[in-house]
Amino acid sequence: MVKLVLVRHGESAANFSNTYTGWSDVPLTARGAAQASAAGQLLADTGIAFTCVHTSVLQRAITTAYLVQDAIGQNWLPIQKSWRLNERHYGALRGLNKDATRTLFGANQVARWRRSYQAEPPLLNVPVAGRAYAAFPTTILSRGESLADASRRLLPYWVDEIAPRLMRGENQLVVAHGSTLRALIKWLENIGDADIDGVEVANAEPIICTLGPDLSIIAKEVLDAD
Ligand SMILES: O=C(O)[C@@H](CO)OP(=O)(O)O
Repeated sequence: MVKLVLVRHGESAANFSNTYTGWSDVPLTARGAAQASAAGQLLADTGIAFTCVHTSVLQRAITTAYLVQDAIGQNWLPIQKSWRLNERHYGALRGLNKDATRTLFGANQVARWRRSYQAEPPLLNVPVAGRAYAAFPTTILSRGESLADASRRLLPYWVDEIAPRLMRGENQLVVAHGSTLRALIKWLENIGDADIDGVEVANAEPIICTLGPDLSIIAKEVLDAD
């Protein structure tokens, strides 16, 4: 049966400093790179052969994808990068320390910003800029997103690029971010809006989903180095 493997990037510099990241393009820490390689080693032991790797346009996910591909001995595979797989855009929160925002705005507000489905962060005045996004009109780029917003721009990529390959029986590897993977899991497992706050995705722990012919999840296993 066909396999979909989801991997969140290893520890990033922003994870280390406990700051909101979103579309900030921060690198992996040395620990994060080691975690990515270790995740790849675990995945190598499963012997799953992929036909394509999907990742975002953010370096923490791209570097993780390269390290995983190396470790599984499949770095010849095509790798597709799309902003649709980017982390949820944290708007004006990005760069702020999460503990400091708890002190400023209260734990409940921070919990809503971080884990509710509908809550939008405070928005930036203008969308993100930079060469990675130059091909896209500013009207479709974010100034800040709820998880629901992130899901709406992620799912077209699932429908166009990932699901058709899985339907052909081709195993797919997706290396992305905490929130976009939570949104994808919500979609695949039909989790209600109110229940998504309980779903967490850890850094660099491959989630192996075995899918049925209609792409429903038949089995799910998390590979944890510890
Ligand atoms: O800062 C972020 O972009 C995300 C993921 O690292 O954090 P949180 O878990 O707070 O949504």
